[in-house]
Amino acid sequence: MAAQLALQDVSLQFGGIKVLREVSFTVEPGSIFGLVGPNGAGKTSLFNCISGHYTPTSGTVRIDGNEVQGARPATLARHGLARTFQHPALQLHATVLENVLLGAHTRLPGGALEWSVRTPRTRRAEKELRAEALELLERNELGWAAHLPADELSHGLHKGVELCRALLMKPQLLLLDEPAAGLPHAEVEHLIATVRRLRAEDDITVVIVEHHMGLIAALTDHVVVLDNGAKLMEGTAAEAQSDPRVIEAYIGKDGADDAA
Ligand SMILES: Nc1ncnc2c1ncn2[C@@H]1O[C@H](COP(=O)(O)OP(=O)(O)OP(=O)(O)O)[C@@H](O)[C@H]1O
Repeated sequence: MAAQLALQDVSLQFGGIKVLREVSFTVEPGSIFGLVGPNGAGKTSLFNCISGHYTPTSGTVRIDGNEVQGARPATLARHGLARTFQHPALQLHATVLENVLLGAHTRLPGGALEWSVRTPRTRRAEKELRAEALELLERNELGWAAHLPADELSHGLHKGVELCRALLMKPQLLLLDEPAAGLPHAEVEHLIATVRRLRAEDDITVVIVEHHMGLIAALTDHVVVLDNGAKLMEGTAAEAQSDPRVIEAYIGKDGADDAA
């Protein structure tokens, strides 16, 4: 079986700045995989290369064995990829349900014309997707907020709405960018349970960028540590936490931040 996700020598450069340097790793189907490293290491840039928001300068990205580097996010959705962002980009004046339904655009049958005249097929699809979106909100304890404008919800709940939007795409591979950032402890525990359920019940492979090492240790089977755009090491979260190279990368960065 092909790896769910395989990166080979992925590099990214903006002008003269090397943001990623020949990063390679594979993510096995059904695993929960962590991508960690100090601020500015290149984690979000790497996510952007996988999700089609950036095109790598060189190297290959494969999903389920198919080369996809440079493909657009909508094409990648058809390969089973969905993602969340460090800062959820919701339509704040639309309702929570409408925001979740935005995740369904890749699953809609027919073209623009068929939707503009609202055929029986599009009406049926719309009804089914609304029901699915409401069920996802219920499962994520957000059913009560479905008809509220998104701007009435807290930052933590925005992250939950964004997760539901990604799940409505029915992904096999889900990228979560700092899902715990800004969440209080109780919500982090809830997030850990949610991600475990995604794997156990929905068979979704999850890749997480996160600074919260408690979450990484609790959830992941395997981590890659990035530093200065390059892979520093890979192994279990426990191996990463005790690796002198990783400790030095974090302390060096914190020391520089403290001095700034
Ligand atoms: N579009 C861009 N143009 C120029 N430089 C960029 C661009 N995107 C990212 N970078 C640079 O790439 C480097 C890595 O940034 P990135 O956000 O990927 O790091 P990160 O590991 O996700 O950091 P953090 O943990 O703080 O979110 C930074 O130096 C950043 O300034």
